[in-house]
Amino acid sequence: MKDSILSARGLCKSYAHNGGQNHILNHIDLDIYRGDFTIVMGASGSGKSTLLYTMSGMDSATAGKVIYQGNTITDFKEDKLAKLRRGDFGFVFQQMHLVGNLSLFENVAVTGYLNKSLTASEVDKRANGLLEEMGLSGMSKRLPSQVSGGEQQRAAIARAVINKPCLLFADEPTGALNRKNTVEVLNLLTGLNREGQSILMVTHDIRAALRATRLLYLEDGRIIGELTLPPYEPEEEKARETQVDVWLSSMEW
Ligand SMILES: Nc1ncnc2c1ncn2[C@@H]1O[C@H](COP(=O)(O)OP(=O)(O)OP(=O)(O)O)[C@@H](O)[C@H]1O
Repeated sequence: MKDSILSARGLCKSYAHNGGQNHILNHIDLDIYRGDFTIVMGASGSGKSTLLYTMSGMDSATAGKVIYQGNTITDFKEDKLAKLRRGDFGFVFQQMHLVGNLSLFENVAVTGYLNKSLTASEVDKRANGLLEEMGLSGMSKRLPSQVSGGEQQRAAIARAVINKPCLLFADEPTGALNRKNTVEVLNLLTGLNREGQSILMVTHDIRAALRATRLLYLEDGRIIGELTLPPYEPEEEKARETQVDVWLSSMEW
């Protein structure tokens, strides 16, 4: 029996538009399970990012609820939501949003200091360990402007997991990267998932989608399809690509 860590029930998001309402998320019922690498695909404008931000408490819902560990977080006030996002959730975006005048190490460690669940020396140790895991230990003293986009994204991933989040949210984390850096970032995310990190990612990149253990397809703010896959193995990528391609075609992607 899979362990649901985050649930949406009747989740709706609308925006006022030309005197009416533009319905972006339409009564979504969804469970995100512990240990899964869940990836949401769908056409541009189908509501993928809106789903991610509404489920992570970064954006409000128009109706329905989001439940995390038995708590209806859509009822939380902003200060409680901020604490949840800082401690329990991690975030990776297309743009890395690293602090420009802090070194890579400082960018990662500051997020740990702010959460206060580890001592400063524990944070430092974990930050150094993560930077090493991300292949960045030799450049941890450099500023973001002194490393490549792929290296910045790897530091952003280290920052996102410094507080051992229950769930890592990723919005098109490879969208701004070249092919080589994309593969490196996907390998890191796959590795984190293999170590037990639950991930919810949105993308329209099929190379990224191949890393999923669970693929969801969003159309007009509704989940219309789902595909479960075994953990990614590089030597099986061709067969996996064919399987995902067939599935995406059936979704008319
Ligand atoms: N603040 C906003 N106000 C009004 N409409 C918005 C707002 N944010 C998003 N939208 C609209 O909601 C729809 C879904 O946007 P969203 O970014 O979730 O789509 P997406 O599937 O992630 O798209 P993409 O793949 O292009 O990033 C779009 O039509 C977008 O224009």
